[in-house]
Amino acid sequence: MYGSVPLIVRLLASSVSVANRAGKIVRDVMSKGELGIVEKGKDDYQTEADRSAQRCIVASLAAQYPNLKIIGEEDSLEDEGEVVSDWLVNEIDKEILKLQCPPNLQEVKEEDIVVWVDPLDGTSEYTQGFLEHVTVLIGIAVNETPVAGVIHQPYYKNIVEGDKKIGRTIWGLHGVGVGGFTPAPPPESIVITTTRSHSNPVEAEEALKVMNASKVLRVGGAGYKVLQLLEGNASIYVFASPGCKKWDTCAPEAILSAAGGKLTDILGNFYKYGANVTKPNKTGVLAAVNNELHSYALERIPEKLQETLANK
Ligand SMILES: Nc1ncnc2c1ncn2[C@@H]1O[C@H](COP(=O)(O)O)[C@@H](O)[C@H]1OP(=O)(O)O
Ligand SMILES: [Mg+2]
Ligand SMILES: [Mg+2]
Ligand SMILES: [Mg+2]
Repeated sequence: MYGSVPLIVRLLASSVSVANRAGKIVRDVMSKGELGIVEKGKDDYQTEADRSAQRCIVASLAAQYPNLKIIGEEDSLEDEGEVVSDWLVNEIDKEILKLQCPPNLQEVKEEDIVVWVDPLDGTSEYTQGFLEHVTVLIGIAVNETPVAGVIHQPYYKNIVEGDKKIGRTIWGLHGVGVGGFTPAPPPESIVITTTRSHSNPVEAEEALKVMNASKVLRVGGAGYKVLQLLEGNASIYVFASPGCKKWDTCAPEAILSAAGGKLTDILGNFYKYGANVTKPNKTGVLAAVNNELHSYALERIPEKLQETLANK
């Protein structure tokens, strides 16, 4: 079915449906109240929601697209076999299927794609009750570049046709644009968004000071921070330290760039998202909704800080 629709569009449409299901899993685990927190490392936690949402996403996509390379944050789960049948999603979002695939992506094959999955971005915030910061991220990279992606917000409250609804799904596709929300222009004065739970070392705080910002918005998750840019609440996303990984930035970068923005490291270089790259984004994150704001930020980052991160 839908075989005539180019693969990249089908995969994005499946990712939207799968992310919605994963978001419900995230809510269900929280309402049951048994988070099953495991400490993976310093300031690095995993909950039952991270584990179950990962299983749902990976199993659902692998069943439909068997030759796809899928890399998930929680890949090292020991009991990978345990997937509840109710988690296997084969629905496909009909609205996304209608998108006109840009010519340069029409011939993309499963072998050219790496899907980067962050089943729950903002785990610290999830465990601390900052639920609106939590997102589910599915990023689609073709030949190392993020070209499509989904950011799902399980706790976003909206009213659709008079009814209260929970959750929304933002998508982006290069050459087509973005959807699932209303983009807004950046704020009049510079507003920075940065981490709230992974403390910036002193030299990284320096990167915030030099931006001359009127406000610093400290929120959790890479997905939620990029949404702050897209919705006009912040101008620049600065994280001048290691800690983020490819699954944190792939979907946000795809959507931001589909909207005309830019996400790079602190040196201004793009990350690569091929199957064999190292997972950590060791040289930080610098992102903005347009090239002008990105250049404004990049020019101000102290060279010494760039050197420190590059040599880590
Ligand atoms: N030191 C770190 N250790 C583990 N994950 C990190 C670290 N720093 C950032 N991250 C990941 O990047 C996301 C964005 O970081 P921050 O909110 O600090 O700006 C975090 O939600 C977390 O993703 P996750 O919650 O999926 O583990
Ligand atoms: Mg994590
Ligand atoms: Mg994450
Ligand atoms: Mg995560």
